[in-house]
Amino acid sequence: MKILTAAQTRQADAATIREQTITSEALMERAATAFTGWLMARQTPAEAGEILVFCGPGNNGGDGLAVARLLHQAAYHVQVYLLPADRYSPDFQANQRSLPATVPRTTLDAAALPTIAVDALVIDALFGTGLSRPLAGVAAAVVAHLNQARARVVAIDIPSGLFADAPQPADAPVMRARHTVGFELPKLAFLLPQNAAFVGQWPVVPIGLSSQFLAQAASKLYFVDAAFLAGRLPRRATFGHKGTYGHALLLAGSRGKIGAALLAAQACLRSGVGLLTVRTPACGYDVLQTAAPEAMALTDPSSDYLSELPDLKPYSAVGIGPGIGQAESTKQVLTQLLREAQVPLVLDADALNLLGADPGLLALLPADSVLTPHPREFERLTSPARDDYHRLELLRAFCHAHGCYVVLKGAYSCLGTPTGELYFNSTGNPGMATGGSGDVLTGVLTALRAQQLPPLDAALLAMYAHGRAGDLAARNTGQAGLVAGDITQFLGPAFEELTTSKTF
Ligand SMILES: NC(=O)C1=CN([C@@H]2O[C@H](COP(=O)(O)OP(=O)(O)OC[C@H]3O[C@@H](n4cnc5c(N)ncnc54)[C@H](O)[C@@H]3O)[C@@H](O)[C@H]2O)[C@H](O)CC1
Ligand SMILES: [K+]
Repeated sequence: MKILTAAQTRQADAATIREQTITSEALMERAATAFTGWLMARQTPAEAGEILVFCGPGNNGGDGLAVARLLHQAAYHVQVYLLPADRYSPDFQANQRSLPATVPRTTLDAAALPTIAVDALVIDALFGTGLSRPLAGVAAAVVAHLNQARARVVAIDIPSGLFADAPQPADAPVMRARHTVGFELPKLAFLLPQNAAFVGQWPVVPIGLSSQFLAQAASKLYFVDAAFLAGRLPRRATFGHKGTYGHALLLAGSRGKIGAALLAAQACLRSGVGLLTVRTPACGYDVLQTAAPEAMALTDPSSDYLSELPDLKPYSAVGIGPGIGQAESTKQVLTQLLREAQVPLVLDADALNLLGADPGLLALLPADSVLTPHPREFERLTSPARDDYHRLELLRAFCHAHGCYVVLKGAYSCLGTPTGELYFNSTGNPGMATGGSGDVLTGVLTALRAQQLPPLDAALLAMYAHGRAGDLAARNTGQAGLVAGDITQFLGPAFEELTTSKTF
């Protein structure tokens, strides 16, 4: 699904009201109903205890007032706190009039802020996507007060003080929500590590925004879920044979890091490739032949690291990087590969570090290569990022300049493309932050590129299936107990889901 800016969200709002011939108040009622439904499914009136709804002067505050009414009608104990303002939005005013007189309401005063019980449930409806500058005055004082109280905060649409699609100054006051219930679509701010402490968990609830508007909205930002990938993974052909599914070459491993080669190889084999050859230094031969008998082993003349590029003719894609180290002769292998390869390339780990250390090498990178750095490796390829938003700008610029695809790894891994799109992955869990997880991704990607999938589809599917397999594996192992090889065990079911979710 698309990710919209705050300005586009306002347009979506207006288009919905126009097309569905409803009032803005009715749309607000839908939003408040969706939020309340989410909350009531998780907290009974007894569990919720005292619910304190903090409302700002705009439509986010209007949502808060409507939520307060709906919760009150459902027998929850609600108190409303209002931010003083010169002007309140029309829908705020309408919902203020609709709030039963029996719901206590207080206008906030920075000099006498209410005491917040530790078990209080706070609903943050101070500011939403209309935020135009950092919080100051009473709003800032209220946010600081609530953050200090460590109350359970559930934010409506977005934590107050957080911009939906741009960074705020480092010292700007922002509500620290435990949950953020977003309307209709995820926001860019939810996907960036620097905002995690404010956003908390972020369910998204539908509010029936115009599907026509969402379909035509010009956005280069996407959140990749299973529905988004429907139809991208080709079904295997009844009369297919191993030649149909490509021959991948993995250049991986060095003494002490043959495990990286093995992990990439096993993942490649579990991602549908027809044939796999693995080039490791000679010290990897026995281990590879024993632990991955389905792969062909092609050992390098050097015992400890890669020193010679094999003939590339038999292969339909090449993956290089896992565990290779940065020996000078390994750098020569990479250089020759970049010069000679006529087939798709996947670059990871030390291949990226070698690339980052020599601008001359980067200039050789063939178009449509797929790179899979984590943020530190990425910054070695480009320059240090000021913040997560700046890193995305660097990502766009890098992909454009080099005509390549980059999977920036992490929670919500982000794929950048030469044409400026950014695709955020929806699968995966913190258990996958473990050695070898990246080697598995390289294996998956190399397998998909070897099967002739275009770079965009290969990268989207690899990112998603890798994360999904990690999620399935964590059901068995838990997050702390997850190791990279567990991800590989579940690649099959992850790909199967993507094939069967395809519609007729
Ligand atoms: N778009 C939707 O899908 C729907 C959104 N709803 C909710 O409406 C808010 C957005 O409401 P809006 O009135 O545009 O803005 P806010 O409530 O966030 O802000 C109000 C108002 O305050 C002024 N302002 C901005 N920044 C500051 C500041 N730092 N200090 C003081 N005042 C500030 C500015 O004039 C704003 O306009 C969205 O998040 C949803 O919660 C609808 O209810 C349903 C559909
Ligand atoms: K809010």
